[in-house]
Amino acid sequence: MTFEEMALRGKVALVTGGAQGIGKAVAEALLQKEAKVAVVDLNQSVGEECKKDLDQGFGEGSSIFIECDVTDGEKLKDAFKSTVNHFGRLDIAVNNAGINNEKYWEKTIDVNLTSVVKGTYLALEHMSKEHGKEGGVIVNVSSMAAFLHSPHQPVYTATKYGVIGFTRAIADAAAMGNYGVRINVVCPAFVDTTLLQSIELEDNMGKYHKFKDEIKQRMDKFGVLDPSIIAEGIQTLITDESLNGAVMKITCSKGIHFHTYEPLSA
Ligand SMILES: NC(=O)C1=CN([C@@H]2O[C@H](COP(=O)(O)OP(=O)(O)OC[C@H]3O[C@@H](n4cnc5c(N)ncnc54)[C@H](O)[C@@H]3O)[C@@H](O)[C@H]2O)C=CC1
Ligand SMILES: CC/C=C\C[C@H](O)/C=C/C=C\C=C\C=C\C(=O)[C@@H](O)C/C=C\CCC(=O)O
Repeated sequence: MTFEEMALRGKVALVTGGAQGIGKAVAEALLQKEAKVAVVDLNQSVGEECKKDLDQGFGEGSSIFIECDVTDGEKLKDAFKSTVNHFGRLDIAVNNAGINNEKYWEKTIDVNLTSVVKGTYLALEHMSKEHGKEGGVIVNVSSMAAFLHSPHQPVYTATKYGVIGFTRAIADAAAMGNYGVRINVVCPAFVDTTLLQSIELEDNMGKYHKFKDEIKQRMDKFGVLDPSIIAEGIQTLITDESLNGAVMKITCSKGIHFHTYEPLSA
């Protein structure tokens, strides 16, 4: 049995946006290592299909699907409670749910940033030693848009910058406060999921829709990743106990690697 299999066997994870794309790949990777997974997602039909797939692949008792809009604070709180009530504990939270919408950009901030903060704080309530719990790991999902900003996605870019800043800061707070919880962030480049198709839609891109060919040129230039490599990176962020406040980048050119920051000058 590998270290990762030992580290994950019997652990309970909650994955937001877990019904498809990167989130579903994360759920499958964790289930492969005999963890238990709560898939939290807005999309009921896709979520129920996902649950059928996971049942077929990993057995009916290994996962649950919870229909939940992460921007609804009470629903998200209930999703965490239902997970703990069902599986008896929570060890891992992956705040993955995200959208790309520059037309209704307030929604993008709500899903991509505000809900990541909410999900982090809710996870801490169920995992942190400050709440009498046993510890755990949180992974928040940012993007390479935070390193190569997209003129066609200004608000999306802002949310992904914000996820990195929040995660690095709360990770330091967790260490200083001896929460027993490690908190890391992953920044994928382009990944072959439904999200990428949003560039074709004026309803998503708004006034930036005219730039869609430029985005496609970037995808051609930088390549498009398979969701499975993002799941591999997130699994590392979960199991490597030396990682807290880590900023993982995943690109076609360099694969899984980490961003390093200049040490704070006096
Ligand atoms: N696809 C890409 O190129 C990249 C994606 N990302 C990030 O990865 C994360 C996952 O995105 P993908 O898997 O690519 O997209 P996706 O669109 O395939 O999956 C996102 C999932 O999140 C769910 N979701 C959306 N809004 C929600 C809400 N309010 N409440 C609950 N669930 C909600 C959707 O129903 C969907 O199942 C996002 O945070 C995205 O910004 C980061 C870098 C690259
Ligand atoms: C419509 C698509 C919406 C979201 C997809 C995703 O979140 C957005 C990604 C935006 C930019 C991706 C940039 C990818 C860059 C690379 O792959 C690198 O190899 C090269 C570029 C810069 C490296 C800079 C650095 O590493 O600091």
